[in-house]
Amino acid sequence: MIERAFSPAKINLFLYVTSRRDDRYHELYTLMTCLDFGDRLSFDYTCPGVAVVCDHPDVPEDCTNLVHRAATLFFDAFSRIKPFCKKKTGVCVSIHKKIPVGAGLGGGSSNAAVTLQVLNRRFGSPFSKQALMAMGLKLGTDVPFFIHGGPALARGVGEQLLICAPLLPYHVVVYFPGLSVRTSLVYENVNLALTKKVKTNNNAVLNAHGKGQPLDVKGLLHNDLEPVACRIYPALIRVREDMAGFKPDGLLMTGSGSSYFALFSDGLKAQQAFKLLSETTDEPHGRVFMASFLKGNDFTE
Ligand SMILES: C[C@](O)(CO)[C@H](O)COP(=O)(O)OP(=O)(O)OC[C@H]1O[C@@H](n2ccc(N)nc2=O)[C@H](O)[C@@H]1O
Ligand SMILES: Nc1ncnc2c1ncn2[C@@H]1O[C@H](COP(=O)(O)OP(=O)(O)OP(=O)(O)O)[C@@H](O)[C@H]1O
Repeated sequence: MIERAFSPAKINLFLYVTSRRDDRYHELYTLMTCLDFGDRLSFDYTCPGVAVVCDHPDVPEDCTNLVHRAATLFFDAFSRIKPFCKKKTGVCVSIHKKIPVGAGLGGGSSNAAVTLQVLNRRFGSPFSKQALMAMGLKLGTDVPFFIHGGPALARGVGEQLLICAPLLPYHVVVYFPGLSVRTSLVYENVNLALTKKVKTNNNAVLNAHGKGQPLDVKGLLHNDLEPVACRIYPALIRVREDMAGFKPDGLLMTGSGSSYFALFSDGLKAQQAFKLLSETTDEPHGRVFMASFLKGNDFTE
């Protein structure tokens, strides 16, 4: 039997770096949402052991793949709490990659989170959502978010999650300039003296939540990692300039880059931007796509 699941991309609508910890990880205050654009995973339980296949050349298929690591972590934990269970613990996961790799869109983390959730359900839900999120954190700091579901506010390194008011919808145009960014390099180069304060955005989020109103993120877009990534990868400056030409309602780099997203309240303007960007991208690996904000975290198909 083959089970299929959708594995969405995420964007960071704002991201403030608030401090550097002793282990050199950074504490954040970030608002994230999933998009209705993503990868497709299929789970084949007839395989012995864990195996992964992926149709993207830059994604490893060995035990370093985040899906492989997620499945192994799950089965190890499962066999510890159910040592006498007779159910066969093997799976082959096929990944149909649509989310660009190293793009700030959380592709690998999303795949890992969906794998943990699908396996948990398949094996009788032995782990709570909290336990799965803790397991996910061992794989990457964005994994708990994908298990929690969005939109959500994340603090700490990304593990303290709070549900946020629903977001005012926008048409989202995402542009991946064909450049993979090394997340650790971007974080290492953050100058904490230059990162912005979080108060204004926090008030806006709490206000919307308190009034039960949808949150308009247009005026809140901010990413402390954007100037850092632009210094290391100057080609990103041109990406912002090109997208700004479409006069979107908002424009930002997501995560540690390299993708940018533009928000449009006008669907026609979004379509035009999408069409022109698709026609003019001369970078062979560049990608443009249109999406909407997604709610919730049940991605089983
Ligand atoms: C940029 C974001 O996507 C924003 O949501 C995340 O903070 C990063 O998520 P990610 O790519 O899954 O990154 P991880 O695999 O967790 O970490 C990669 C590397 O980035 C750095 N890192 C990551 C997260 C964090 N809060 N502080 C860090 O300093 C660490 O050097 C870490 O070794
Ligand atoms: N299942 C997977 N999907 C994508 N990349 C994976 C996967 N497993 C391992 N990787 C590796 O992880 C690295 C980062 O890929 P990913 O696409 O998740 O980055 P990202 O979108 O920049 O992440 P983030 O937004 O969380 O910073 C790549 O080098 C890739 O080879």
